[in-house]
Amino acid sequence: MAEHSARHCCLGWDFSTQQVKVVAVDAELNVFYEDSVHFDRDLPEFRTQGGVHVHEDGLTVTSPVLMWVQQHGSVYWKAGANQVLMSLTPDLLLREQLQACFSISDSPVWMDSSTTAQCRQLEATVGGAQALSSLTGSRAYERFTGNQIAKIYQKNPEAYSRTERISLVSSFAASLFLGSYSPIDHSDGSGMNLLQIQDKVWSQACLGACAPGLEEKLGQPVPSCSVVGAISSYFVQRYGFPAGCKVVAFTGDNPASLAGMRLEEGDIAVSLGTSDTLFLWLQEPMPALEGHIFCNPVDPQHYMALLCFKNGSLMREKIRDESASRSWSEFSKALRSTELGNGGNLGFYFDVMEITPEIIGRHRFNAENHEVSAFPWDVEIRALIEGQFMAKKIHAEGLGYRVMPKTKILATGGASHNKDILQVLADVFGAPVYVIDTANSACVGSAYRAFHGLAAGTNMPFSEVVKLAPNPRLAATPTPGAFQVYEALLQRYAVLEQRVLTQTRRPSE
Ligand SMILES: Nc1ncnc2c1ncn2[C@@H]1O[C@H](COP(=O)(O)OP(=O)(O)O)[C@@H](O)[C@H]1O
Ligand SMILES: O=C(CO)[C@@H](O)[C@H](O)COP(=O)(O)O
Repeated sequence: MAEHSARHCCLGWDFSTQQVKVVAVDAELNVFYEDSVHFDRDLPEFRTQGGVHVHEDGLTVTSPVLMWVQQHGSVYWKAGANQVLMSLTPDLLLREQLQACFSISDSPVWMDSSTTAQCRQLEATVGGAQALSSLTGSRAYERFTGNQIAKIYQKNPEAYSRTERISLVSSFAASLFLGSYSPIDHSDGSGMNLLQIQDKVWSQACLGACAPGLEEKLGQPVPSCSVVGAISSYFVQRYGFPAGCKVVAFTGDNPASLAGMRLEEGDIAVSLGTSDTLFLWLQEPMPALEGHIFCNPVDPQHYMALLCFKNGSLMREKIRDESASRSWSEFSKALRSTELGNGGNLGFYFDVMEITPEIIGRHRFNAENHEVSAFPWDVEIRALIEGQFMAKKIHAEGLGYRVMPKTKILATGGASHNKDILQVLADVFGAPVYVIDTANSACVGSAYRAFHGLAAGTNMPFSEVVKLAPNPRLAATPTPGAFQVYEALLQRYAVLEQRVLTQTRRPSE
């Protein structure tokens, strides 16, 4: 570290599901340091699996707030906590000093799907699912913070009334660095079912439908490139941060990844982390009943579209463990030795209730569309990966997205290290796949956003700030003939998805 100590840099942080990651980016936009703390491995005392605790109902999913954490989780600060944050002593760990600062110790995270009742209430209050989507960018989603807050208020009104501030994980993490409450930024704030994405103010109707006195507990949202203040003296005295170091508003992992991949209009980004997400840059928002529209994190006039798939890397790991002796190289071998289109076999693998679409369970179909109970091990692996990417293409097209001759797919996240998985992505989408040098695009994007925030007073556009950044590298091109194979298979997948959806609908629906 000594040789880096005098280097002017921005740090980008990613508080994700399974770990906290950091990168340091210098003024020439080179990443010169990366590190991470993996919750299961490095903090075993919290006894998490994949970074979370799944409760007995199978729907409630939380993380210990003292450990933590990542986007679409919420943090409930107890009355008096800001005072504690402002007077932290550098002699003690944050964990020791913040123990008594939270009114809820197990914070709901993005994997939680236990707030269906609150979702229906919110939609009913504002005139239906499409009305809510037009206002906030999304119909009601279980993991979105407004619905999570409504559940906490209904189930635990005392804890709610003891709460003086509610943060997202992003603004919570910024608050730690700031030494006082940091505001929520417009882009991550769009994932709450509470923010009017056009006017960028809280919706009074939505706030009122979720819980009383909520506006005061949330504070006013700010543009994503705002400098929210100077670093807390705690980090200066304990960890040697320079006193002049500024904190730029933290945002969600997907908006940060959009910045890290320097997405351009027409491109499509696919993040293969704990969750799989897909996002696009949009000029005109067209909120619908599926997917989300967020305020754009680097251009306040524009938007981004986002789809989130819950059964991402953890599902791939399960099938790897069951069918490929816990080895990614065996897993890859299966992808290389099976044919494109998998002989017509296809499958749906949703061990936890999926978000897009709302299906649970494993469902396998042979070439005659008959449901079968098992596939040979290598067919199973190809069915999983082809199915995951076919779902992404079909649902992206549902948002109005079309692959154009110039389309690039930008892949990121842990599984983007696997070139055989990227080959299937290129084949299913019929477009070339590019990667950036680090799979940590959310971290890198956060550091780029910090440079943008520092330059914001000069009105410099984000594209100008990051023009020196390294270009993405080509990782896979579509195999000749892939288009014809998947054209037919995609149609079958869409029909079978509808069939499974109808057969497995939740009883309450
Ligand atoms: N070679 C590989 N092939 C497929 N998946 C991989 C490979 N290496 C890592 N992964 C997956 O990457 C995941 C972590 O991705 P990451 O983007 O770091 O997640 P998060 O940011 O949500 O913590 C792991 O759960 C693992 O399944
Ligand atoms: O909820 C969403 C997006 O809406 C997820 O993308 C989470 O933000 C999880 O992030 P990772 O841990 O997979 O990076």
